[in-house]
Amino acid sequence: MTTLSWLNSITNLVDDLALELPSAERYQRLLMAIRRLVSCDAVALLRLEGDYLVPLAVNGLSKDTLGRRFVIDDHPRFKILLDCPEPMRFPANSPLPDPYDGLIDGVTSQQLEVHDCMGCVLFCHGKLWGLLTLDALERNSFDKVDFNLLQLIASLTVATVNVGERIEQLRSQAKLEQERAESFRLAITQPIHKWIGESEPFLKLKKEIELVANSDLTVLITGETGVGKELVAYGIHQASARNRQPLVAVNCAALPENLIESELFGHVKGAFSGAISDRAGKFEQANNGTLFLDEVGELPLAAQAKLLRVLQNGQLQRVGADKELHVNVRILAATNRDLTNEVKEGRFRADLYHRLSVYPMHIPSLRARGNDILLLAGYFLEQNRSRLGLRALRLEPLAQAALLAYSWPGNVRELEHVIARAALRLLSRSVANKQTILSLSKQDLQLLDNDQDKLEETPVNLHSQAKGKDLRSIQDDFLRNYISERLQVHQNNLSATARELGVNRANLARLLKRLQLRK
Ligand SMILES: Nc1ncnc2c1ncn2[C@@H]1O[C@H](COP(=O)(O)OP(=O)(O)OP(=O)(O)O)[C@@H](O)[C@H]1O
Repeated sequence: MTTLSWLNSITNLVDDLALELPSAERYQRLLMAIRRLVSCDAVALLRLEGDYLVPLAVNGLSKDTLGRRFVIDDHPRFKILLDCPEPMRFPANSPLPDPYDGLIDGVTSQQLEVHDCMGCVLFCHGKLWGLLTLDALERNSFDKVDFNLLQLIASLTVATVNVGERIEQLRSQAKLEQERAESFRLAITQPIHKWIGESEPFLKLKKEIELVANSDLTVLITGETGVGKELVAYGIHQASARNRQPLVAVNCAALPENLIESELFGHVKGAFSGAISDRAGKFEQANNGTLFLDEVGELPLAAQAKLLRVLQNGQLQRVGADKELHVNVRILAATNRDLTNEVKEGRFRADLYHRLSVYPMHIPSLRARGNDILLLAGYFLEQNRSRLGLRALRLEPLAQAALLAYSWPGNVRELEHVIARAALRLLSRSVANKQTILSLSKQDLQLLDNDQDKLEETPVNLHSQAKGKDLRSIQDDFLRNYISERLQVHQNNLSATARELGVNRANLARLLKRLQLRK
């Protein structure tokens, strides 16, 4: 590199410090500049959070790396770097596994292992903040790197982090002031921050949670099975002013019909055979806190009537008692049923439905969250890698594509299970060795309805599906399938999909609504 281009790169970096950029872009520009200064295959910026390292930005590493949480005790190289006050390089023959083995972007499976690796610890305001790591697949790549240059890069990284964090701090301060003015209390708590997902619908959901958390509104959380309804209920409670009070969860589907009333409202001694002492119900246990009624759509009609009475006036009676008790409980309820349909069919009381859905919150399905699928996959891969004591666990490119193309009827829970099963399957193969880099193939995932299967649908099958339907329904079925597939390919970007289909965005949005692909 000539001195002039070297100076140019450094000047660009310093210029960036003065710009007001979103943190993700700021860090990405920093990493790109570092790759221009030091020839390598991957750079990563990781922040220390307790006993693990969280990648804030990566360049040259697979996208799922951003969803990984590297437990320091599992990664001796990270441990050594964190303990070393100066930049350091690992010897080429170091037996220690590299945390990024198999994660370098765009390389063939024969050359997955990182061969040259260096890094430096970052201190912000005198406190250990995290790490900057540089990796190369070629041995001896860093032979000519001057450690003074690495020290300079570390200082510029710290300056970038300081500026980024300061700007974020000022931004959230401004937001706080604004929200205070609107008489909202900022309801951000740790757990919500730790949820994995960056897609637009997921970020929108997190915002909605922050907004609704500090009201005392009853929230009806809806969404397909496994989307994270329970997680959201916990998130709302955590972010609410009641978070020091109990959160009591009841799974309405698991309650035996004859015990529902006593479980929810409690009983007095002798109220029925088996009531050997006075017992408080879930409502009383949740007093001043939150009661989460999971699978509320499964409650039988008799129990719905009793629940409605308590929701109307906060007064309840233990089974067998004659005096009334008053409770102050915030209600969150969840269901994967379409309750409006349940009401229509007479299985759910309309008045209870209206009481529960004061604030309806719909959780988007996993297939509507685009690249979040890969981030979550990375998160679960790292969990499994650590649990199974593996050196490295990665996804082959075709496996990544298959994950993105799959429809995920069981959503996040299904993804969690698919990755856990695939990791076990791979490990149990006789060739698999814990110390090699294990790559999950598309076949390991054993997804049921991937795109290939859809493509293999024969016209005969399509004919038989169409039999007995009118022309309009057949057309709609076709459009629904085709447009969902194109939306998935464009990661739910409406404008890009509309462009490809040659219609305008508003017309496509209307069509999606008519086909019930969007609300
Ligand atoms: N964004 C996320 N980040 C990390 N883990 C998640 C996320 N969303 C969901 N999960 C995990 O996915 C699993 C399913 O979530 P959860 O139990 O909340 O779904 P649910 O909608 O309540 O399911 P069901 O309808 O079956 O009751 C849980 O293990 C949860 O921790």
